[in-house]
Amino acid sequence: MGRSVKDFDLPIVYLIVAEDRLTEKREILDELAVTVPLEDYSAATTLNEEQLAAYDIIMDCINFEQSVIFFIDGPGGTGKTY
Ligand SMILES: Nc1ncnc2c1ncn2[C@@H]1O[C@H](COP(=O)(O)OP(=O)(O)OP(=O)(O)O)[C@@H](O)[C@H]1O
Repeated sequence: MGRSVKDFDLPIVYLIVAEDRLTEKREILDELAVTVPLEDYSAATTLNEEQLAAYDIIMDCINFEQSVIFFIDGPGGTGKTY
């Protein structure tokens, strides 16, 4: 009892957060801070039929702010990660 976090030799973390985002979880803030490579924005145009079907469903949920968990299953090398 009575010890401060400053008593430990921890790195100082500075995080500038917009006021309307103060209540968001750190994991969400970390994801929002990721810089998306330009080519990733056009990657949707290269998806095959099955990937596009999954992509459209996922993007609809994102755009309509629905909380959904997706489980994508398939044999190795069939393009799940792509
Ligand atoms: N639509 C696509 N256009 C071009 N290349 C693709 C496409 N989909 C997948 N690929 C390529 O096919 C290969 C396998 O894809 P990916 O790694 O996404 O498969 P995976 O199902 O995630 O594999 P694993 O289950 O083994 O991790 C990768 O080299 C990927 O770049």
